[in-house]
Amino acid sequence: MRFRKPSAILAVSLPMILTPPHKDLLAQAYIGSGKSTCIVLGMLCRVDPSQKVPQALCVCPTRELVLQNLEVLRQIGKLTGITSECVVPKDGESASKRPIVMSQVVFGIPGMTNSMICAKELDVNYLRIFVFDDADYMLADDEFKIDSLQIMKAIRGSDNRCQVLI
Ligand SMILES: Nc1ncnc2c1ncn2[C@@H]1O[C@H](COP(=O)(O)OP(=O)(O)OP(=O)(O)O)[C@@H](O)[C@H]1O
Repeated sequence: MRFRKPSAILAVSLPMILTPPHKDLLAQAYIGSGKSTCIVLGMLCRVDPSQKVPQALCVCPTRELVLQNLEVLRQIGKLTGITSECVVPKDGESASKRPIVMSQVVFGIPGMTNSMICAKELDVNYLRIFVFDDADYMLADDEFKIDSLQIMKAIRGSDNRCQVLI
């Protein structure tokens, strides 16, 4: 991918994301400044490859952004063996018909992600890192906001400590 040096957002945020005790982080940067790269590297680094359960979840406002982030993760992480998938609605499919998510990194839109958590098809109990991509956009939309807050509640109610990036 010809990355020679980290972008400003990556140089500042990645050490904060990866350094114990893995505090929550709120970061803001311009379009094209390397936010997706930072999110993806943060998630890949926090996953334990030996644990075959969802450990990193990223919620994005649009299907396009979900697919774009998934593609970046697959490019950067292709030699890691870390598994990934997206949860976006497909034609004629309901959340309750989907198989249980087993991938280690998961990307989704708020509605489908929340439905899958409620249907116990996406287990949040082993999540180490949760990312709200474009959170300002999601929290400005009533429907996205309700789903996003329910996802957050489920994660906060789980057994383990999960780092949150906004
Ligand atoms: N350190 C880097 N060196 C070179 N290219 C980089 C670096 N970081 C990111 N890029 C490239 O810059 C482009 C934008 O990066 P990225 O998608 O991570 O930014 P973004 O802030 O998430 O953008 P957007 O807001 O449009 O989603 C991509 O093509 C990416 O491969």
